[in-house]
Amino acid sequence: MTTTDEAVAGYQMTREALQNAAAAYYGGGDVVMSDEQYDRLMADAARFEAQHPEITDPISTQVAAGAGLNQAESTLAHSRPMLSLDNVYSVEEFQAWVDGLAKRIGKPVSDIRLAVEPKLDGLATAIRYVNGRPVAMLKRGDGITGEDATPALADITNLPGVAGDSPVQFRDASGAAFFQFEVRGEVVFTHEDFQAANAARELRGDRPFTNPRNGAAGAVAGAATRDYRLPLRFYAYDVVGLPDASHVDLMVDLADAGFATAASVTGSHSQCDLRDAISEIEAGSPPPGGGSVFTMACDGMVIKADLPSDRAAAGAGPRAPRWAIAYKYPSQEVTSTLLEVTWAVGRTGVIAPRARIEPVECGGTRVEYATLHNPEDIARKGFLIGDPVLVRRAGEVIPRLEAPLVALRDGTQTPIQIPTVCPQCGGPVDDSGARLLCRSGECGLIPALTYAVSRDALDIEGLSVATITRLVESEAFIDLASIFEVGLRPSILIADGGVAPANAPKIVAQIEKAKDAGFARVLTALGLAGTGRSMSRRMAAHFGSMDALLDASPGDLSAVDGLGQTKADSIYRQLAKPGMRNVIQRLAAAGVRMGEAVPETATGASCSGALGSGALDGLAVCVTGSMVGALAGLSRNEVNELIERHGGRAASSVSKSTGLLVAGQKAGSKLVKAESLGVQVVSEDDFAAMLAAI
Ligand SMILES: NC(=O)c1ccc[n+]([C@@H]2O[C@H](COP(=O)([O-])OP(=O)(O)OC[C@H]3O[C@@H](n4cnc5c(N)ncnc54)[C@H](O)[C@@H]3O)[C@@H](O)[C@H]2O)c1
Ligand SMILES: [Zn+2]
Repeated sequence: MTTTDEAVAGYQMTREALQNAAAAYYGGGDVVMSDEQYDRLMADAARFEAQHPEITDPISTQVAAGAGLNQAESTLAHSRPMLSLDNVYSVEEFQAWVDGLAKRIGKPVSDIRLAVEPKLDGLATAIRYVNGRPVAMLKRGDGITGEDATPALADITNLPGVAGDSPVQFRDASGAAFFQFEVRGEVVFTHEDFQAANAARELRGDRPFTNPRNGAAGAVAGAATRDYRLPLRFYAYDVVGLPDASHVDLMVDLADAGFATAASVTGSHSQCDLRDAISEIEAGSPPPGGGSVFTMACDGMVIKADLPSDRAAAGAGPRAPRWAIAYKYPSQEVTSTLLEVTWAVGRTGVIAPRARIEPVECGGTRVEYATLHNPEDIARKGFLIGDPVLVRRAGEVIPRLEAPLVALRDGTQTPIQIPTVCPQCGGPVDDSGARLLCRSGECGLIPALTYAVSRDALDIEGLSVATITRLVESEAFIDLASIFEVGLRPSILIADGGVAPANAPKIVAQIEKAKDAGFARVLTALGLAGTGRSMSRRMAAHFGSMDALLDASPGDLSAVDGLGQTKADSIYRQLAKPGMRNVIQRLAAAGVRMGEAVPETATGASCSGALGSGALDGLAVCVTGSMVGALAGLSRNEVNELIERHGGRAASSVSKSTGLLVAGQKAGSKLVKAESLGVQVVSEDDFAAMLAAI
């Protein structure tokens, strides 16, 4: 092959790679490369195309370059071309762009009015209004023709003029009304909605979205075939069909008409001091007025000529207008290779994975390690050792492994080994929750005792983690029973500086009181793997005493509501261990009562009368949000106890089998999930009233 042939072949490969990446990017599929890689490849293509004018369909000048139109979708012609934006990445590049703009318009830079707003990272769409009501939605497509995305209108939660609202109308200076127009903007997931959307997807067995941007594209693409709704929002940044006005005025009119606007996110939309805005971006902080309002992904700022006359004078190229520019944040997303996953035991007994990756620059620093959330995440996203991976830093110090780039696998990848024993002490691993825990041996003792004395278990005030740590280190506390053996002797507590002398009597009194905490709480404090507070309560209620529990066969155990045979077997084995028997014997000898489930009094006055009634018989009840009304002051565990005393089952998550969701203040994803599943939802006060009424 000649050099030219090689160059042409290289260009063809670049084009193909860009096309594949763009198809995934705009279609909401799996991300195949980082934005930076994409932009680099695009720059290569643009260079080649500049030297080869015989290329009639240059990819670098295409809107949504490389994506083309998805033939599978029906299309509609745009009312006015829907373009992309040109990018700059530095103050110098931005300055050069402003100078060029001034030259085109024929005005000095200082006379050009500019508007600045955040660049929302979602999916560009145009929403058509007829008679003041949204009737159609289009994606950008090739800029001239757009894909019809109307089914996704039903997912957008913040559009004005929908059924039930009054129609949207605009008036010009003479008072003439406009009911027909097209609003353009970005469809996004806020960070919170994104979590809720992924929860809803997992519930239905659909794969969670990789990130909010990709999710917004995926949610829009899948709206027609999905039989449940996802919470999208629309932020406007342009409107077609209204009389010309300055950009800032149009944004104000849109906001007045009830649209969320890109500008309203910053709360600052005109005449911003660009240098301030840009230096804040450089410093990595949110743009002017941004602050904590930044509830959604934002990948830079957009700077636009404000006056319609200036915009007309600047004109547009085939791909992007010349009167606007995107000032993009330095890339916080890079690709690397997953080399190894190591597991470390934290002070709380959590065994957490950490990923070692091929060193790479990300957001200005060299990155060698990344966090992986938990083993469930590893399985859900399907990471393998040797995988090309997307690494993302979004505000946090240590970047996160975002997703494996499945398409780039070469067959050498191997599974990640999830530890079955504690990497520090070799003890058993508790994998009953989302995170792996070591509760045994040296590394488990401090968390195990901290859990045992917590408010939901023995409720011993004064034994903080720090105090427990000192008492474990001085070997005063060697297991749960020793709390009641040496804890009642102030001299031992004080020895070696474990407890301040002034605090010792109070702690002794608390430990004395805990002897009467009741069988269920003692069982909770034992921390059997696979049991939590509510299972301990159920077991206590079922067997009535520790003696009866210790006599139970695996079959007897499996008769407890919610205990499958596997868990029953595991609990049986744990209870049969000599170490466990020894602790239980010593607890009894120290005067800890485990005779029978002591009925506990309800803390909530309005509900205490209903003790033991079966109002919630068999109903799975989940509680979410904070209790600020009739149940204020009750811990989540106390609310769960209340549920169980009324014959219900306290559930920690919402599923199809949930009977009731009690939604407190700031209820979030569980509420969304319950609503999407048609689970009955009651307020905290209504729930309290429900129980009190029986
Ligand atoms: N990783 C990949 O595989 C891959 C593939 C294709 C594209 N990309 C990325 O996408 C970029 C190109 O995408 P693009 O054409 O959508 O351009 P873009 O996202 O860089 O910028 C243009 C878009 O910004 C949006 N926008 C957000 N806020 C706005 C505001 N306030 N005012 C006006 N517009 C606003 C609009 O939707 C507009 O279309 C590439 O540079 C690359 O970084 C990545
Ligand atoms: Zn351990």
